[in-house]
Amino acid sequence: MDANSAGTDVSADHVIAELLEMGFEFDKISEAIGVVGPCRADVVEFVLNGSGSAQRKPGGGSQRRSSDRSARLANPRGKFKQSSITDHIASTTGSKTESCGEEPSTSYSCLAANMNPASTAALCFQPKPKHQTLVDDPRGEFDRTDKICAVLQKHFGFSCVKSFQKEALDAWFAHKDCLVLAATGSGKSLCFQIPALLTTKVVVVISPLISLMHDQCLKLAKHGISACFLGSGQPDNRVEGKAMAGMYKIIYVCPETVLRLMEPLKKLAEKPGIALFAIDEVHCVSKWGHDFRPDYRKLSVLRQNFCSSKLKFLEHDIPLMALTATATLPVREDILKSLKMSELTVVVLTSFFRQNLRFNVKHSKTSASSYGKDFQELIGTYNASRNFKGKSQKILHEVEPESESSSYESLDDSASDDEDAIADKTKLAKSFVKENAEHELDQYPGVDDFDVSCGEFLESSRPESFAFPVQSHETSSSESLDQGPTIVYVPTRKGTVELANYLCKSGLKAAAYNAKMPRSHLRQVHEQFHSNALEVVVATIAFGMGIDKSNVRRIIHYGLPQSLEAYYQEAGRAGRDGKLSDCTLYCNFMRTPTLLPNKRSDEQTRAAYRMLRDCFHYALNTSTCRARILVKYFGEEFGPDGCQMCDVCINGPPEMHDFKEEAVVFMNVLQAQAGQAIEGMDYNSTDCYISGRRNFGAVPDFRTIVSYIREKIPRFAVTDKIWWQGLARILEDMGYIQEAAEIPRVLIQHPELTRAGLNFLSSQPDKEGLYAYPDAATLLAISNPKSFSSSSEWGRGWADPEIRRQRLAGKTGRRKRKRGSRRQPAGFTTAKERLSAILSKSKRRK
Ligand SMILES: Nc1ncnc2c1ncn2[C@@H]1O[C@H](COP(=O)(O)OP(=O)(O)OP(=O)(O)O)[C@@H](O)[C@H]1O
Ligand SMILES: [Mg+2]
Repeated sequence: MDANSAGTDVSADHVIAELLEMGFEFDKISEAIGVVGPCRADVVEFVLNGSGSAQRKPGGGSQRRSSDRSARLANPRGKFKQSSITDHIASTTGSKTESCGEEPSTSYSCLAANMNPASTAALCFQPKPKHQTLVDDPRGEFDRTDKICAVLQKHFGFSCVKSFQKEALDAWFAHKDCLVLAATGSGKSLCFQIPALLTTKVVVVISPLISLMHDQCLKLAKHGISACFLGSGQPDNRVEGKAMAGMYKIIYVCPETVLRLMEPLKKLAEKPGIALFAIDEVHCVSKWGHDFRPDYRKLSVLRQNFCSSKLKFLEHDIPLMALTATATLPVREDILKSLKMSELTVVVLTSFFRQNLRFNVKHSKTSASSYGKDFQELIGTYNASRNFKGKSQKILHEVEPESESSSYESLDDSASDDEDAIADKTKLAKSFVKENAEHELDQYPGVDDFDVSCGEFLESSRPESFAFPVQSHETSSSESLDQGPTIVYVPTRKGTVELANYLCKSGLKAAAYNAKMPRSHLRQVHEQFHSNALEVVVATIAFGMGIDKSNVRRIIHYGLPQSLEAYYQEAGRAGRDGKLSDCTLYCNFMRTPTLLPNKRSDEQTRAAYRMLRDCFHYALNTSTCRARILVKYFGEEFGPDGCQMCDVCINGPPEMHDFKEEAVVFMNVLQAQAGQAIEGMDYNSTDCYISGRRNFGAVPDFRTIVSYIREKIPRFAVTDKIWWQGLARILEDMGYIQEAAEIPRVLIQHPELTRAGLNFLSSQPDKEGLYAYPDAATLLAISNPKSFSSSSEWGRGWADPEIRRQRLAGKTGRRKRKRGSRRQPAGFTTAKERLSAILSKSKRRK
């Protein structure tokens, strides 16, 4: 027993902090100290029985006042009750067996504020009034529920584990491998942290990012759990040796380091023992996932090496626990297979649905020219709270965006640097922009890319002396923001700087974050984001996985992410406190997304296009609840009512449209091209608008087909290509057409009819219509028709002498076109004129 538990006086602060950690209420502790003085045993006695052995000591009251702050810091929740303090004293002092003696006077209860409503039901345990201890062998005679409950309460202040956490722990108790699939922010970390507290063995956690490991180690330290992380980001070279000697309860490592440390880990497995290998963010294993990390696949060595057949001193295989919030069915299969997880692996699956997230999609050009329109509301939200009077925040980077289209250059420029400094910075900025133009995207993260505190950040040629904004505003950094912070994800590094500059100039406390920025800056952004000093972080995907900040109110994607997995993972950083939060995606419906990761095989290209395509379809969707699409993507069925919060649920679907006429024409052209016969039908007798067969090349090309239709059928000349793409999506969804190319892209490139399509064509005269909801791009094309815009169409009219004459006459005019003025095909002053020329040409041909 330590001096404290023996009843020796210590400072009131210490006693308060300790008892708060045990779960006592702050008011009761304070009251007790006021009566019996700062002696833990007496305070405990007083709180439990309303009396104490010690007499009231003078000065207790003042000590109580001075200790308020530290006590709250030690346990900000400070409200928990527990049934039997003796259990906790036992565990705190390391005593093997202690009897709690009496029935508890209070019971554990679920703490609603700490529960994520999206997760599955919580299990609340009533602790049993019996002999209880935290012994080294958790599979021993004592009730495991009580042990879990006790460590949970003691270290984390929670009184219940969620049901999925219990399932994962049960699998571990049974020495089984386990795959945990649970929503972002649901509490997966506890599944592998609790085992470390139930044994003297060590838990080894494999994690993809140093920043993530670092965050978790810091948190664990706050909860009184010793942890470290290993790898190139670890500045202290003694830590590895200490970790391999079993001096930390939890060791975080990146996969690369695990592979290097195989032999020391085997020694660790012998003494003091490894309780569990946890593989966090395990979707990184899969090539089909959105964050593929090749080294994750090599982690199969864990299952192969740490089993009782290989290591004779092991009684059981060391269990693997793999965890992720974003794994589709194929990814799950890939995980089990690639990691060679046991056939008896327990799969713990919870709902992916986050009921406090409100999903929205908006059409935008997503360029600097649309910042004003798109961020007006956000700027208003933050500025309203502090009567913003047009004062801009200090810009974090005086990096002028290269883009000519930047619409905010005219805004107040608060730079006060002297000319030389500005020239230097401009030079740097240019090289920065150039550099980033080459590596525009932040690629799938590497372990060292996002280190925010310990080095190994990607080489950066730029100095770390950029000014950092935020402190100049009236609001102090410690003031909590009612609105809660916002993360804006943009696809390019350049975009992070541009948009953050714009927001700063508009008065917001914003910062850019991308993998090429100086380490010190990134560290500051992390710190200020976590301390609520920043309102908005504008980031690439580098602002990463596992960010556990409870009050993020808005996640804005300004541009399409690369997959729905990535989107859901990133959107999942909002509302971890369970409060309503917005997840808004701005997407340019008129532009086909093309951004793909750099280095990739054909197989990966195919997968990347598929993911991008799913994402684009999500954005274009106008008729299905967004939450439904998202959870369905992860294989989960959703109730019939939808979330009742997303833009689709709120606005309802658009009117259905009859696409039959155009669909029949489109499919007829495909059929004519492919020479596909409809059973029992003479092709020439069908009511076909297109006569004769045109040779489009070996595989029909979508663009050529559409141009051909528009050329042949005058009334379709005004139907925009975007509209036809919408029709193709509908026909593809209905299974009437499919992509013929080996690597399907986001938009259909080489459509071909399917059997169902052929059947539809043969039976279409009897069909009343082909009704479907137009998607968002189709609706835009309808409301804003554009005729003949492609270069091929321009070339197509060239054979016509009249058109040729007009175009040649207009050639000089075209050359004289002012920069920035709208491009018009030469020879026609208006689109209408152009269209009528084309239509008359088409008539003459007939
Ligand atoms: N049983 C519990 N009761 C109350 N709160 C809990 C419980 N378990 C975990 N939490 C809280 O939930 C929050 C999210 O936990 P955690 O970071 O482990 O989520 P996660 O599932 O790993 O999310 P991500 O997928 O984003 O990594 C934490 O703040 C944690 O304290
Ligand atoms: Mg996590």
